[in-house]
Amino acid sequence: MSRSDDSRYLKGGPVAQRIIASVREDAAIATAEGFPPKLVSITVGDTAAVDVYVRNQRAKAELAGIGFEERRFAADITAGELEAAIHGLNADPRVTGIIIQRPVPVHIPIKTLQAAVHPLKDVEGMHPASIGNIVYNQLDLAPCTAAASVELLKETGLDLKGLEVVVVGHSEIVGKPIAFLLMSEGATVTVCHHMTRSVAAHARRADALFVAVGKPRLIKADMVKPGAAVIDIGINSEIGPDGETRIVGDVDTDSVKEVASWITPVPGGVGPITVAILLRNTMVALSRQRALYQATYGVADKLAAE
Ligand SMILES: NC(=O)C1=CN([C@@H]2O[C@H](COP(=O)(O)OP(=O)(O)OC[C@H]3O[C@@H](n4cnc5c(N)ncnc54)[C@H](OP(=O)(O)O)[C@@H]3O)[C@@H](O)[C@H]2O)C=CC1
Ligand SMILES: Nc1nc(=O)c2c([nH]1)NC[C@@H]1CN(c3ccc(C(=O)N[C@@H](CCC(=O)O)C(=O)O)cc3)C=[N+]21
Repeated sequence: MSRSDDSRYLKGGPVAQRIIASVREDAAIATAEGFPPKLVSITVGDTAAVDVYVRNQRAKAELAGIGFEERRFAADITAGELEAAIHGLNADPRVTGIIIQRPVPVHIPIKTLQAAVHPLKDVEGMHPASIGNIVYNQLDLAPCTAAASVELLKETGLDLKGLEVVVVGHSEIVGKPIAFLLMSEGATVTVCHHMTRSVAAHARRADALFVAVGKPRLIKADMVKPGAAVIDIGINSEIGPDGETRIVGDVDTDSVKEVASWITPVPGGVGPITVAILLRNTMVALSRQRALYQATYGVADKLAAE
């Protein structure tokens, strides 16, 4: 890719705007019908690692007409107290979505918290039941970052059927769900992690390379097949040469962009779409809650009317 060829940057902004515009329409209709969407964000302890994400969530939720409330808990809260707080939100009909921001302090088992969120309010798609749906090819509510990354790959127009895809990183929240989503789309997926003998050898075979590790410049130009699509999911803070803090991904963008046909910038790539998908998921969750409400009370309403 020549330096001037900006068209090969897979930018997240326009995709995110498209998604948010559609969410805004859905949210306006639902609100008019008496079901206003409302997202509650839970942060525990030090919030520095999620501040950017939460700030963007609030801003975009406001833009989309979705209520947004932040609940911050002290670092020394017990897992039991947090679970009780989550159960309270589960029981509150005004709350239609719950997101637990990561990381949480080490004494709190994140999986227990994730499982405490009612599956119908699990807008992150991280409850075991939600993850299970992905394995069963029910893809309308998937973990946000994974869905965002796949959405960006689709922007290339590449046919995902039979595409050789390599995913570097296999966390439950990013790498694993990406692999499942891509398998559902018909791609041939290889997943690498810290025990993989040669990440480079796998990465070089990929038509599409997804990187979600958390290590700046892990992926260099000699690890990328010429013409490949590179989706950089990493969001890492580092101090730049000017002494200022900046956000960089996991890919050495300057060198890789000379080899790849498409590359996602950081910032401005996967991040903005992640936020948009969270809001889209909030609407999917709300319609599921409405469907249950209808199934439970609709019959009684009809009988009462007769
Ligand atoms: N853009 C967005 O919206 C989001 C971005 N992120 C960013 O994505 C990155 C990854 O996040 P997350 O998945 O939560 O991180 P985790 O730390 O949970 O997972 C990192 C993964 O990378 C693997 N890994 C570590 N070192 C290597 C290596 N040298 N070679 C190959 N694989 C390696 C680990 O393998 P193992 O488990 O075997 O050690 C693990 O599977 C971070 O930079 C994070 O900030 C995260 C969420 C959203
Ligand atoms: N339960 C949970 N789910 C997550 O998905 C999750 C999390 N916890 N904890 C933190 C990480 C990080 N993350 C980001 C998502 C979007 C941007 C984002 O919007 N970035 C923009 C803006 C950057 C900026 O303003 O500087 C961009 O990349 O262009 C950033 C970071 C989600 N994460």
